[in-house]
Amino acid sequence: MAVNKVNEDLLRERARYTFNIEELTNFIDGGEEGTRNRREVEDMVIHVKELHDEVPEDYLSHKERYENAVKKGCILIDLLKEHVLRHSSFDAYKPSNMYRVLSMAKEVSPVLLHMGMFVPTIFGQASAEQQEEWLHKALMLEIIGTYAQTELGHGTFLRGLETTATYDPSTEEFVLHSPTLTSYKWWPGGLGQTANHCIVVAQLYSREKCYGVHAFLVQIRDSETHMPLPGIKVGDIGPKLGFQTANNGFLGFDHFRIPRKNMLMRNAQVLKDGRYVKSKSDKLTYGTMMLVRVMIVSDAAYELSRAATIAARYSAVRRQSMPRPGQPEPQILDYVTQQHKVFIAIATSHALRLTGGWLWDAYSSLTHDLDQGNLDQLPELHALACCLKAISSRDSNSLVEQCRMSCGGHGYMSSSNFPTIYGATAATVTYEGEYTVMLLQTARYLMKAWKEALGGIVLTPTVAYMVTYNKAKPAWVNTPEAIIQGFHAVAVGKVKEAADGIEYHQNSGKDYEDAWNAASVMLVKASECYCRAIICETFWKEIQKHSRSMSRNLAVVLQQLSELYLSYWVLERSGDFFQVRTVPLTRTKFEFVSFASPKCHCQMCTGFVAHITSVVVLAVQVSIQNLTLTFCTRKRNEFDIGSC
Ligand SMILES: CC/C=C\C/C=C\C/C=C\C/C=C\CCCCC(=O)SCCNC(=O)CCNC(=O)[C@H](O)C(C)(C)COP(=O)(O)OP(=O)(O)OC[C@H]1O[C@@H](n2cnc3c(N)ncnc32)[C@H](O)[C@@H]1OP(=O)(O)O
Ligand SMILES: Cc1cc2nc3c(=O)[nH]c(=O)nc-3n(C[C@H](O)[C@H](O)[C@H](O)COP(=O)(O)OP(=O)(O)OC[C@H]3O[C@@H](n4cnc5c(N)ncnc54)[C@H](O)[C@@H]3O)c2cc1C
Repeated sequence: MAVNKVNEDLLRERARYTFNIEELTNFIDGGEEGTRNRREVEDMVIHVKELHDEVPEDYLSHKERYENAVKKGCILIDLLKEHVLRHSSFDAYKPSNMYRVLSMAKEVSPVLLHMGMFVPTIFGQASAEQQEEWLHKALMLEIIGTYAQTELGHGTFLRGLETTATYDPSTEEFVLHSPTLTSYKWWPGGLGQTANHCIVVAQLYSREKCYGVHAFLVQIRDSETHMPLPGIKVGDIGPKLGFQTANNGFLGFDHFRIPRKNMLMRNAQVLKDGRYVKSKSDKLTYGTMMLVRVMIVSDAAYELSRAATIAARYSAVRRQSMPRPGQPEPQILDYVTQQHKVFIAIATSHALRLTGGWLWDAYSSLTHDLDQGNLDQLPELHALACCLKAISSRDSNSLVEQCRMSCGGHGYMSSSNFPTIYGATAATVTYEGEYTVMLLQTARYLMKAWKEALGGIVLTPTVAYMVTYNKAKPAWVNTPEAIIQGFHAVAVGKVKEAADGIEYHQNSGKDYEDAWNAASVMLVKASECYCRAIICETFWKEIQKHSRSMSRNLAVVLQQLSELYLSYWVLERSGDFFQVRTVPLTRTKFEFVSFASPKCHCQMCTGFVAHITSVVVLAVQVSIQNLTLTFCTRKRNEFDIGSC
């Protein structure tokens, strides 16, 4: 049988790298132990022949595809359990581990929601007694759950959910009911045929009063027969853009009774006589969503890294066209346009991975604070989780598509794996908080921060620069730090512009809600810019921090990737940077002038075009009034500057 020979172009490219691959691998895995863990699990998985498909999944029926996914899910979970039991250090709930193992089956697993939301909800919202009863069963998959919150009529607006849970003190039970068609749970993964339990988010009623949405653990199928229990209507919602084996389903209750003890009572409680005991914050019910949003940042990075690897390899082996007659067709990797498509995907996968790790650490610190009853960091972390989940998933999904397109027709084949990766990342832009809604949540936080900044109040770390923005003494030298300062200035400018927009509409007679809506496009933009500044700054600082303990050759390459990322986004947002205007050097004050405002007298740039070569060079010469600012990173390669 012909032995698979590695492509010579690929071998030559691999022989050219200037840094230690194992060192980079350890860096990506979070250290040598992370690489050892990952390889051990991969080695376990790669040799399981049942995980390799004889027939492409696309040629299977929906039923065969689902059964295939269940089989693979069971194999992977058994391997995960075996590894977790053997290596207590392998934390299944670190952003990388759980999802990595399940995604080795290529198609999304019907037990993804069990691992990704059902178990974490028990961790985060069940009382100690309830954890005692359910956690081990869930971890060992003796019960299989999902997270049933979204309804046919409401996904974003949680306070509008219609499913009710009414307490009956005479029997010490909650009666779950779906009063309307729109109240049917719709979307929960695994609900179609897989889960026999679920977390149900419902409006809690006791003594005729509604206390808002709370979480309940509900058995919906018989543990022996797996048939729906009486009073339960459940099934599959049908075909989707992707995620075909996630087994998303619907669920309706007809006056279905559960014991009082099935209300998750870590935060709020209902006593036997029906008295309601309030939680420290009713937003703690939303805790699982914050965890998953934090995880999505790292997993969006992971999916993008897969796509970038496929595109980079293909670009090395694909030869096409003949720019010079009689010469061999060049590798498409040598086309600058190809580099422009693929290199930003590589850089972004590193940027999002490092930002995801930073966010995970912030989340871990918050959960420790919450256990101590300290909720101070909750608002900022909610704002961070919202915008980073939105931007990371959107960037990942659009760059996955860009990687696909960079591979021409072969990128359109299912065998390229791009369709599966695209389907997974496209879902993350919507689920766990829809893109726009998440950015508007962050904007809510930014508007508060802006008001405090104007009052000179010291702000939380990620918005502290808003207070000092007009006292900044930017060292306008050619460094990435200057670009990061520029992103801060752009973010402050957009926040100010949105706040001014709300004020303008209120002054013109609108109430706050209408003024907010009228300014909402600017509010989304302000959140995007705030989030981009965080990713740029975190990526750069993480690289600087880790560079000190890595070999110089690797540090140089990672530094170049972070410079590429910074420069790419300055180019992408050059209009916003042009709006950043300075006043004479004496005050070095940033003042953001909106093009929309009549007073804008920012002079247009006198010369600016740079195209990205293998390692980016950016020269943005913006001459404003009597000061010329030059943003320029280190020159790495020839570049041409035109004038616009
Ligand atoms: C490619 C990767 C592949 C796989 C992914 C990998 C890993 C993930 C692993 C497992 C999961 C796998 C698949 C996931 C499947 C998806 C599952 C779901 O989609 S579950 C359903 C998700 N649904 C949502 O996210 C709903 C979104 N809506 C909301 O969160 C809320 O309705 C809202 C938009 C925040 C508004 O809520 P509300 O109206 O109550 O609040 P207000 O806007 O009025 O604000 C009030 C006040 O509360 C604060 N707040 C709101 N939410 C939170 C929170 N979560 N935490 C803390 N604080 C919160 C808000 O800031 C306001 O504060 P204030 O301004 O008043 O101080
Ligand atoms: C693949 C997949 C898996 C899922 N898995 C689960 C699951 O396991 N469990 C679960 O409970 N849910 C799940 N969901 C549901 C998901 O959480 C919701 O789809 C998501 O929260 C968006 O809600 P929606 O679908 O009602 O959209 P809507 O909220 O109706 O959004 C529709 C449009 O309205 C806009 N909009 C809504 N509100 C506002 C506002 N206040 N301001 C401005 N614009 C607004 C949105 O920006 C969007 O453009 C899943 C969804 C998908 C796609």
